[in-house]
Amino acid sequence: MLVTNGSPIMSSANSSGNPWLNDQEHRKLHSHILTIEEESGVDGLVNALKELVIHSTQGKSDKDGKKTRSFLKTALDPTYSSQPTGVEWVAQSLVKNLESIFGITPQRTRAIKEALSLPFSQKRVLMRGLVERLLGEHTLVNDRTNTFEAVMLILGNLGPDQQDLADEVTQPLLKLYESDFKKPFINYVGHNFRTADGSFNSINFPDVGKARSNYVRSVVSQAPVNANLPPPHVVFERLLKRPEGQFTPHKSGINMFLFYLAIIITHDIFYTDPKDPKRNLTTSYLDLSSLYGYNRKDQESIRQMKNGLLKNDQWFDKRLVIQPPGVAALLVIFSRNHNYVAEKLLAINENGRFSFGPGKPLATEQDLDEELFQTARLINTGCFSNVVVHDYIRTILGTSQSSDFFLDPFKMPAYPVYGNQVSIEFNIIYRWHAAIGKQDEDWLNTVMNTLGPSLRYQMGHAVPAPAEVVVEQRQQQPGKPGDGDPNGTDQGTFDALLPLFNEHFVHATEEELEKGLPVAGAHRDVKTGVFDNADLAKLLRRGYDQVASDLGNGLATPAALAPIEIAGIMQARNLRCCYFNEFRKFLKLVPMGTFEDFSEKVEVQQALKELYGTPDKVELYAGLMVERTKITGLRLPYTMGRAILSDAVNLLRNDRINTQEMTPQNLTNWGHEFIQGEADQHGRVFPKLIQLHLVQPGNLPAFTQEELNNLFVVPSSQ
Ligand code: HEM
Ligand SMILES: [Ca+2]
Repeated sequence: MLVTNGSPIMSSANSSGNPWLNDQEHRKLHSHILTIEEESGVDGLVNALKELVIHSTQGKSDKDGKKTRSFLKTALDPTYSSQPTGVEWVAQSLVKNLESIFGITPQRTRAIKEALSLPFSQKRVLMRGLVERLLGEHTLVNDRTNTFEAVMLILGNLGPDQQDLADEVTQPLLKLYESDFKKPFINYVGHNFRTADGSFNSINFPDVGKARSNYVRSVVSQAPVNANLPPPHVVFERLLKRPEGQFTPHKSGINMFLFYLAIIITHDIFYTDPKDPKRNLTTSYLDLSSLYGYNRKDQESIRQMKNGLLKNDQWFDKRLVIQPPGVAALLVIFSRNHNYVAEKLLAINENGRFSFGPGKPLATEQDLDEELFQTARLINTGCFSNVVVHDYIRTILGTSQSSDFFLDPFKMPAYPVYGNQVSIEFNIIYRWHAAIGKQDEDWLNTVMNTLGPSLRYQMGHAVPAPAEVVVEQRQQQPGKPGDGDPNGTDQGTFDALLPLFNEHFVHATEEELEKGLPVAGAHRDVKTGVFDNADLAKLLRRGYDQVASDLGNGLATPAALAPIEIAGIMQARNLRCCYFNEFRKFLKLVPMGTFEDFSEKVEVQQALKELYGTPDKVELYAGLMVERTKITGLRLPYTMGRAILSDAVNLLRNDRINTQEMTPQNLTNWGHEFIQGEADQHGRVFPKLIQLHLVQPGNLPAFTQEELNNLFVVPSSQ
């Protein structure tokens, strides 16, 4: 409906984002035109036009710019074009000032002269065309005003001596039409779902971000080699190790629950191949890959292969079994969410799209399973990304989970041409072992002491020097593109550990183990394989109630992690990572000039001096861990805190599936609405997931509403 109250441009749908004005606003703006004319005459209008040009070209929109734009929008309205006010002034001003507005070229000067010699009615139409084009960059064009056609008519009737004017008006149009379609093309029909191994996220560069790819290098080291690097165990002892009996609680009261989520995120994007430290066995996208696995074979091992369902409370990655058990409990929420979503999709069966048989959209029951599985997976990863944006990043920044402000990586339209692949630097930046809370440190000590050498072997696997790395040539059997390694991910070392782990920490029966991976402190129903909800809630509460450690300044990493940290230091050296100051310069941060700049702990400053001699020789790994911390939010060491945000934003925005495929058509209306989160929770979906999937005895919620509002801060600090 384009005509309301005799005003053809207007629409009353302004509140829904339609940039055109409603009738009342329109009248207000018309009087605004008159005011501008009255107050500042032609000069005011010309200035307004100049502003418009500046705003259209620079994309700024301050208050004045908005006023100008609205005012010019009004100028486009033919309702007023019969009046000698407003439009007429604008027309004359625009044409007269083409020169100063658009800059001068000889052709343009001729064009302006030609324009000025046109009859006024034609000048006005041309003006409208120009204004529409300028506005069109930011607002929608109302094609029913027929401006375009009118301009074409005028141009068509111009004589050969007015060719400059015609060119001046039409050439930019060609550019406009051409740029309607962004190149390279990134969205091909039929690539709506994630592949099992993460490939084809970028169709043009299908291997980017695929499981089993090498890490990317962000910074090439150009500095002279430090030929006197200290032995890695000395680096750990002198700079990283938390002294026995010492614990500094996190100054913002951040709890371990936040770090359980961080561990799920790091396992999602980092899985260094124990046989080759250059290689990452997981996908570089935030796609819940520790839940779904890293290739088709992994994925099928945890699927029921019926109705899109996962095996109850199951996930793929066994690395999570030896983490604090709250981590697995958290991942189980997403496992449950997958099945909840798959069941919901089938029950709603929007437009019959999940029906199979003759004449139905799907041919067989297997097709139904696949379609439901992939759609549910898409929705589940959408929920995960909601949690990362609304709960996780907000905590990192220190903005409340219960506020409407959040750094939305999707606010600006993303155009992910290249996909994303994580870097070795990002891997190191994300080793937040210093944050481990007291209770989890105790747990870690017990696990290390009990599992002893076998675990130590697994954790601190010897990292071979680059020359020794044998690049494994797995046989690539023909499979579907995107299915990945046909042999599945080898987690044999964990299989070997599991019996001992179970015996000491879980005490699950054979029947329970047959149903799925063990979680210390939780038991599965032997018939259904479903964990006891109260057990899971208890494990999450252990994270919620447990304050994390301060993470900066060095000397904060639990001693039990020594073999893991030493392996990390060696990995960074062998992969030729840049020096710490080089990394800071890459991020446009001032390099550290003195050792006092690094850490506030005097003994760390002294140790740095003794181990490295000069700040420029400090290696990336050590430098990141010993730095002073930011003063709000997660209080990460400065460089880490800066880098983590670039990495997180890149991770989310360079994911085609996250940015282009999260549509109602792909997810169904219900699924699309689900991942938007709850309006009364400021768009968060996490509280709802906890409420839905962790119902406690007596139908009570696992966390109260108040707790849900601030999940990542220990209650005593709130
Ligand atoms: C009690 C808690 C934790 C335990 C027991 C633990 C254990 C481990 C182990 C065993 C490894 C070495 C894996 C291997 O060599 O294959 C590792 C690596 C790593 N950890 Fe932790 N971790 C804990 C907490 C965290 C936290 C809070 C973070 C950060 C959010 C984190 C980030 C990493 C990263 C990025 C790696 C390197 C992963 C790779 O390259 O494969 N960890 N951790
Ligand atoms: Ca992943």
